[in-house]
Amino acid sequence: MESCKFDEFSQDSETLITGVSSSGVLNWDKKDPLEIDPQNLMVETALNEDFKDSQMNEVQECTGDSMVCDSNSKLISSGFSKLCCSEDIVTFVNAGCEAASQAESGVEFSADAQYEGGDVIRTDESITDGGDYPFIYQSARFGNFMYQFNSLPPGDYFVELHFAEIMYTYGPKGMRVFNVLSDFDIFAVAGANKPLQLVESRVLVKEDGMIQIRFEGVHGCPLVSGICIRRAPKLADPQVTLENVRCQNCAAEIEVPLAQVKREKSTAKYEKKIEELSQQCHRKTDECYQAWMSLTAANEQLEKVRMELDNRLFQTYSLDQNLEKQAEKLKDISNRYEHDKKFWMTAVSGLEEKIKNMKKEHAQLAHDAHECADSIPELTNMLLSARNSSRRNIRVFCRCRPPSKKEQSVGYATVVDFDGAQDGELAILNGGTNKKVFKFDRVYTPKDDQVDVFADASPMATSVLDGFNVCIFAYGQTGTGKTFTMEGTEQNRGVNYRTLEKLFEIAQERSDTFTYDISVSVLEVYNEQIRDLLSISSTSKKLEIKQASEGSHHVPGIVEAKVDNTKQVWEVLRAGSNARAVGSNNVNEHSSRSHCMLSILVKAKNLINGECTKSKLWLVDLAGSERLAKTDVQGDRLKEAQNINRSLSALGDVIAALANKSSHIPYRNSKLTHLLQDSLGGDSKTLMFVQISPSEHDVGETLSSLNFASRVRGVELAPARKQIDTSELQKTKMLDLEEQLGSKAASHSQTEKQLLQLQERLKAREETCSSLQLKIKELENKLREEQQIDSAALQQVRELEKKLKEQVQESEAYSLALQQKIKELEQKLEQERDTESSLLHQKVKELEEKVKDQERQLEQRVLRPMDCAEVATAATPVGGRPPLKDEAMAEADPYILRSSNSSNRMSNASMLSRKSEFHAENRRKREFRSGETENQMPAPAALHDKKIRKSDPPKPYSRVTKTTVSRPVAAAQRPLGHSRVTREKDTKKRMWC
Ligand SMILES: Nc1ncnc2c1ncn2[C@@H]1O[C@H](COP(=O)(O)OP(=O)(O)OP(=O)(O)O)[C@@H](O)[C@H]1O
Repeated sequence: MESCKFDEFSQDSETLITGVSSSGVLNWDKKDPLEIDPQNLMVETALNEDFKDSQMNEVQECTGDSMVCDSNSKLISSGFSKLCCSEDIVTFVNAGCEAASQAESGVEFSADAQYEGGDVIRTDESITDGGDYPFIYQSARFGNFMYQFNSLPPGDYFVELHFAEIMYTYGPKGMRVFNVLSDFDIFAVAGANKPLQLVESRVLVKEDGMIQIRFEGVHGCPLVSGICIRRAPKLADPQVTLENVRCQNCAAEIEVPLAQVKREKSTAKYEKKIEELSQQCHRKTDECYQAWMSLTAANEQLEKVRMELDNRLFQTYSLDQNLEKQAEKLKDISNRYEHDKKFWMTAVSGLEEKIKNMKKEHAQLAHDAHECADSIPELTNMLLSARNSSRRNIRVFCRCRPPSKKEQSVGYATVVDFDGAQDGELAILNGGTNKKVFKFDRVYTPKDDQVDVFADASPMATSVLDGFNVCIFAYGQTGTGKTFTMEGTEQNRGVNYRTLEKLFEIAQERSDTFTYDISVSVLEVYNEQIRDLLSISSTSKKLEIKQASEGSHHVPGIVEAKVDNTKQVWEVLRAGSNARAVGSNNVNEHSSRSHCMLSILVKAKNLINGECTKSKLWLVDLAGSERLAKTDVQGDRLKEAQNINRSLSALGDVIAALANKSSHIPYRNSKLTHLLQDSLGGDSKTLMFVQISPSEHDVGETLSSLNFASRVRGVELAPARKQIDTSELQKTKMLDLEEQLGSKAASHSQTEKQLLQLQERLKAREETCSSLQLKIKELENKLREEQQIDSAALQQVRELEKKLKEQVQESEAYSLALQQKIKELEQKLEQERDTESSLLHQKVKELEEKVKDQERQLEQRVLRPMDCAEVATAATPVGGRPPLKDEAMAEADPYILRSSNSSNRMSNASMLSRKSEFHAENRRKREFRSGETENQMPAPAALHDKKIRKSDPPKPYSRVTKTTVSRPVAAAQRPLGHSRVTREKDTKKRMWC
């Protein structure tokens, strides 16, 4: 504890007292006594922490009464905020200045009270009251605590409290309120971090001389800088009108003031009304509680609906996303489809254009074909003319074999001159200079091989495939090489095999436009009998030549072996050759005496125009043509020779008839000519090989053969060789045209096929697209339905919200109206009470004085038992009035406080009792409902939590927050600020209280 002196003091200046002090004593001695104008009273204060530096901190204006101090008066300063000057005040001190205060205070300051969780009041000092004015001080911090002031003279006092600071913080340990003088809410009056001044709270000190000031629910660091207790001014004694009231116990009449009676009646009336209103309030509270519960349930339901809505929204969102993905896919597919469609449309249009062009070309080709077809008659005529000319044109090729070994060994001279062979001329030297020249279409020397021979014969194969009947035969003396030319050997194949080989070769080349069916028959004519060399039948059935309806000749029952390739041909030829040898001891002799005839039947079909042809090729190896005169033969040999000569003569006759253009051609004179009828003459082509021997020994036969051949050639040698070529050219041209047409037709059919495929693909794409469009529509419908369901749910929720809002508003309005009513009634009642109580108080005092006097008088008398009437009489003061009821009650209640602000005096004990019971009951209900103390209001976040907790019913008072009720969802999403909610709650609490 330190003391400081005032540096200066000047009443003229505004600053009356200056100095530096902290937890110390301020002395001033400038004036004695110091009269200070309260309007100018200023006190400088310094805080404890700043004392050492002697820094001036705050100057606070004093707004109290005037202050009178002597020169030795001390002013204590330690962060105190006010110096209050009044004639009734002794001093006013701050916390921590016990010594100085004690010295001047005569009031016993008890500190036996201890509140749970609070500080012990550090006032075990006993302060003697040195004057009329008690002086107390104390400082305290934290928790619940209580001041108790003892040894005060009974009477009315004003209590004045000053707080240097009210510190509090937000957060878990935050404090907001503490009670002073019962339920008074300091915080509500002062606000945060502001010095508090509680002035002129009236309090009644009774016989026990004690004032208790409770601080409850203090959280934080409030610093009580000073407490002033001073006597309250005496109230004027009002004029009292008395009225007799009968005692309910003893039926004695007691005189009581009329105002008091009226007041009691009025009080009773208002109490009843208050009771009713309280009950109504309770009912409304219960209703509100029920409404709150239903609101909570509705909130829960709302929450569920919201959750469901959220889920639905999430599902919708998921569906939306899926739909978007599907839509994107569909879009891609659609784009691709459009792209493909364009591509294919372009392709189709291109193809259509191509088809159009091709149709044009086709039409052109068809036109050309028609022209060709039209020209066919001309061509046919040309061919006919060519054929007509060919009827007279039988080609003759002459072939001379090499001299045999025998001839060479004997030394026969060669009689054949081949000097003109290149020109088809052949000369036979017939003794000396006699030389006979023959001219043929071709002359083959012994040096010419099979290939050379067939090179000239191969066009015949083409003619057969073109549909002409052809006959190739070899004529000549025995042993001149007929068989060699026609059959050949395995190593050196002859005309037969090579012609067939050529047939297949050409057929293969024409396979696109022609189909060929080739079959082979092998016959032998011996002694004017036909023998089927391919027949495997053992019985030799006699074969006859028949003429078919169309005019062609054939041998019924003959084997026609179908051949598809040269290998089969060779097998057939070998089979025929083998069969020819059967039954003959001398193969060579037999072959010389029979005609070996190979018949090849060709059935052709033109794939373009559908034309079918059936042609026949005869390859004939005739029997030897030697003259009978030369050989001296008899018997069968003679017969054989005669038959051979007859058949050869018949052949000569036919040729002669053909040469002479005879109307009758004697084909039927022999089997040979009969068989060859279709291919010899007429519209057929004939090629004759005349085989000769080079030897002088055979010169006669050679000349005979050559003469016969010359006759034949005389028929056949024609100048119209070019015409034959022309017809071939025309045919080739026509073939080319047909080939072109065929390829175009094939290309056309291919294009049409492609077009069909494209159309099918396009159709499939269109089907896919339409199915996808259907799917999109289905999904869109589904989404629309979902949205409709959601909107319906939302509408339901909104209606529910609206209903709840209306309910809450109604409840609030009704509660507010009730509260207003209660407040008005209470104010009215309090006003009346105040008026009456002051009067009564005065009267009671007077009565007490009188009672005392009477007691003193009575003590002097002899004591005797008194009945009730006497007591009443004795207690009656001068006017004979009995003691007032509220006096006794006031004495019974040591906690009666009076406040100058409210002028509230609780003189009626029953009233206080009922009120306290009412408050206690309310508190119990609140505690029961909320499970919390009134001062520990739930934080908004906690309130929000409670809203969604079913098992934790809300507090009836704190729940009436508009924000929570009217906007449950929004409140849940955006909790209010702590201070705002707290103040709202406080305001409402106060309203409810
Ligand atoms: N151009 C030739 N080159 C070589 N040898 C040949 C030629 N022509 C014939 N020969 C041979 O002469 C012989 C007689 O020939 P080949 O049998 O073919 O005569 P041919 O006229 O058929 O007799 P035949 O009337 O008796 O059947 C055979 O050995 C044959 O090989």
